Amino acid sequence: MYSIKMYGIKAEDKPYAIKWAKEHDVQISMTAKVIDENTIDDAKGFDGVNTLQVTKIPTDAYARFKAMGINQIAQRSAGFDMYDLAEATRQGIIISNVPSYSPASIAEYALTSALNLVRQIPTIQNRVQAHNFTWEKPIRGQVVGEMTVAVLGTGHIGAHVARLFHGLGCKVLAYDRHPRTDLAFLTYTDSIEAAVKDADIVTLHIPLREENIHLFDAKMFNQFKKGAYLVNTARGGLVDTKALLAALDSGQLAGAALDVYENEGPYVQKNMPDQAISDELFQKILNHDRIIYSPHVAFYTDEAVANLIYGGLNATLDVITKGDTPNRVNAL
Ligand SMILES: NC(=O)c1ccc[n+]([C@@H]2O[C@H](COP(=O)([O-])OP(=O)(O)OC[C@H]3O[C@@H](n4cnc5c(N)ncnc54)[C@H](O)[C@@H]3O)[C@@H](O)[C@H]2O)c1
Repeated sequence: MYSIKMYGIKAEDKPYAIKWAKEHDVQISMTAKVIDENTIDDAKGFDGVNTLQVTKIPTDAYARFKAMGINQIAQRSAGFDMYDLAEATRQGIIISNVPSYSPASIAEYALTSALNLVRQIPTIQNRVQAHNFTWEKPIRGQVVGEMTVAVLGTGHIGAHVARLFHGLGCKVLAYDRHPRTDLAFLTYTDSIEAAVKDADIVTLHIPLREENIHLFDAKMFNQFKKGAYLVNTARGGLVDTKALLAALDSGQLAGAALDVYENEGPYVQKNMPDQAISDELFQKILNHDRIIYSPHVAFYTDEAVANLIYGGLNATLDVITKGDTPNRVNAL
């Protein structure tokens, strides 16, 4: 029977891992610890390893795993920037990720965010909590299905978002460097500017790269249709937060739903009720009555948690039994 060491396991992961292990007749050992200098040797005697971690894999981990007869590390997330891929290749270690674990989770969250913005749900909730049941402005909404939506990036997530808005009846504009041909209802524009100028809702689904940091800056927000809504479930760094706040305050934008923030690192997944927020920009986001903020949870569903576990385990077993995995991210 093959055996797999699973690092970075939370309590919520365990039932899925146990189910997979039974179905595949594989022995698993789970630990909350991630791969570091002190835990590498815990994998001795196992046939493969996987982990979910944001901390760097120690440089000597590749050689040390290889010496134990382990020739892969499967990362149970899409991002794999914590690996030294060149060193892994040199040592003959296959690194894999789980590239698309639940596009529907993020897509449905983006749609939910847009509906919440347009129908003023946070304001309505706040009033109801204060026993204010009036209908005064600004709680009158608009019909989203009659709006034009710009979907920027039509990969796994963006394509699903486009289908959802199309289902509501929206006109869907799109921009992508590599337009797809399977969604006939999409109207591709030649530039991001051309898409945002006619859109009531702009939703971001492109990855963050060096060249598009702060792509959405003051100049870009001025190209938006006046009174548009922005939904960002992609990466915080795509948006110049200062410029966004200014665009909201001037009325150029009507509202924004942000699941990601450019300096979210110190806050996401932390419970800090008694601590002041030292980041002034972040405090402004939290205080703003036309921003809905959430701490990078768009992906976070039962299905995504399960698929990350299954994806990591499948990749590990593929390398053990077949010598490679379709999710390999480094050269052999
Ligand atoms: N909030 C969350 O919980 C969460 C979870 C997963 C992913 N994400 C984000 O969603 C993004 C999209 O994920 P995906 O799985 O759809 O990725 P994907 O690779 O399937 O799609 C990305 C698309 O963007 C296009 N693209 C890349 N750069 C572009 C540019 N500068 N201009 C125009 N188009 C460009 C690509 O051609 C591709 O079609 C990820 O990069 C990640 O940042 C967020």
